[in-house]
Amino acid sequence: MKTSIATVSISGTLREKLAAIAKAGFDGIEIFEQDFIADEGSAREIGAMIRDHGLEIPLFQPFRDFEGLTGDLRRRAFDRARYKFDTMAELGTDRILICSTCHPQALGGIDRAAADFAELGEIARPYGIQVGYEALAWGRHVNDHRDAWEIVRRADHPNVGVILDSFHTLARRIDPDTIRRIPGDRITFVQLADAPLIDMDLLYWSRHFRNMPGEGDLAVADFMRAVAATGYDGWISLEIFNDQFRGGRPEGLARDGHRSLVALMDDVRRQEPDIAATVPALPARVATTGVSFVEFATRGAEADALRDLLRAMGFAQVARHVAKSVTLWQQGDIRIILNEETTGFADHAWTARGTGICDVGLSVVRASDTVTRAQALGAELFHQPVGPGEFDIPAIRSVGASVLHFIDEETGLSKVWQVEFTPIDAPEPDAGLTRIDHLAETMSYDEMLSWSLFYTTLFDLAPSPLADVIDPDGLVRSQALRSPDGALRITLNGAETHRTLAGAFLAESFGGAVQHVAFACDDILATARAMGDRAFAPLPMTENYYRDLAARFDLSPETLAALKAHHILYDEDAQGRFYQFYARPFGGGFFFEVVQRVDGYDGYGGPNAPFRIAAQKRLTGTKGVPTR
Ligand SMILES: O=C(O)c1ccc(O)c(O)c1
Ligand SMILES: [Mg+2]
Repeated sequence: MKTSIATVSISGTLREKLAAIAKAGFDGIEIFEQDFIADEGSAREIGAMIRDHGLEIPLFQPFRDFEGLTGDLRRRAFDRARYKFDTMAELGTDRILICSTCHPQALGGIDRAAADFAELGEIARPYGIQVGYEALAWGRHVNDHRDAWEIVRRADHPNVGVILDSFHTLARRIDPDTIRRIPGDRITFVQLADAPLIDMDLLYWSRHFRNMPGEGDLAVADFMRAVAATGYDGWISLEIFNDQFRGGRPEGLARDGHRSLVALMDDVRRQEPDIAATVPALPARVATTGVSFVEFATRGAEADALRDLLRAMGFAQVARHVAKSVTLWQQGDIRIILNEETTGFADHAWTARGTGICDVGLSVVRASDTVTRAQALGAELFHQPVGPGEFDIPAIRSVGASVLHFIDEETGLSKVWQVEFTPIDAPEPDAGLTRIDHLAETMSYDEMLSWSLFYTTLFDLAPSPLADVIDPDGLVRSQALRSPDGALRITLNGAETHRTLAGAFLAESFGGAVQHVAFACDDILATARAMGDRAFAPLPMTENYYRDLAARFDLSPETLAALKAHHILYDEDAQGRFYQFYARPFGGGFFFEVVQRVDGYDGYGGPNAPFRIAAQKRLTGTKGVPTR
């Protein structure tokens, strides 16, 4: 398998794109005509520059409005083709994509098109060029890969094949299994793109909303399985037209693109074990059994405030690190580490962003497999010097400048708490918090697809559809990622402006981070009471909220009164019921939440989010960030 990416897929000048594409690990690029025309170099110089980056040019594209013309128009189309073939020889590429015609004067007819391609194949032959025919979803006469293949079949020329593009097939809801009828050696090239399911004009959808495989809703894996089943073992290339990506960072986009291809081909290999394509074997998507710990970088008065809050929520400081200024707080299965070191990663994190979560530990079956898969997906390993007797726990750099550690039982990493920590306070009766229900991360909306791809390619996490959260000052998009058993849940919140609560946090946290942690409990009233006894101050909700609850749901007056007394929010759906309350935000806008799920409720209290946000803003000022 060789991987490539169309130059249109990422931002920047041609030179910037090349550097980013090469660094991400691609083998080649599809060169888009516009990029080539816009560059000041000659075709020969550009070709040399691309090869200097260690990249091949498997495709030149697009050549438009070729087939079905007559008279002068037809003659000119062939002249244009000869000119392109000459240019391609200088660039050093031997494959061209011809997309199905949209020309108003083009005539239909499969045999007419086949005759045009047979003639073009003869012209291409002495150049050693392969011509590939792609059905655009909006082509005038040909808009289905089955028709494109029939034309190629009838053209019956060794220099003419068919090009398959997942967007054109899947956007028209054509069954990808129809590809299995095409002989693999007649497929010239394969382009991949995903897209969110939106009901809109096909051309507009394609030119503005494509995204990386796995970032959208199309069945790209089924498409690629069908392609691989034909015996095709040629190039696999990303062709992504996306407005957001045009303004993104070339390096991040190229890395995400490569990551999406590696994960996709791994899925294909697992589902179609007999394919000809050579796909590197990697460990499967990692099954997580939950959050082992969250680590705060903190210092001084902020650390004192955080300790007070943790105590009020029923946590006890159970152990101290043998060598570092690091303490372990625990309640139920929840571990919170406060790192007050003045050197190393936590120190950097604190200096840059103040008190916040700089590191998350996930419980996995085998930490080494997790790291192997992460590296294959282009993640960077994270290392810090370890002291004598300390564990070297495998870790990678995660999204938002944070770190992910992997803890397993199998290689004994979960013993770290006994080995590296000395017990201190005997735990007191707690407040009934049992485990971390979810981590909520905030990032810029532009980064949201990238974060989601990071998690869903590495871990066995399924994304929910995007939901809108209405902040009084703008929109926040929210997506939940959930492991099959719900043991790990991460919600991603993409902020579009800095005036939303999430956006203000983003401005403070430089690039996004965990903004809140939700703890689970089994009896929220008992937990609220136990915290009340410890002088915990919940986020106050309004009288209006509880009047509305009474109207919306069939709750007894006693239940309503209890919810109101403890500022507990409520939601229910067809599956079950949901209770939640919040602590007041601190530091740069970070907060804790407490939830109770009853009878299979699987959401996050989405309908309550606007009221929670309004309450937080009332408390802390319009910016949503309390002053330090
Ligand atoms: O949007 C287009 O015109 C266009 C051009 C070339 C392609 O390969 C394609 O998939 C779309
Ligand atoms: Mg295409």
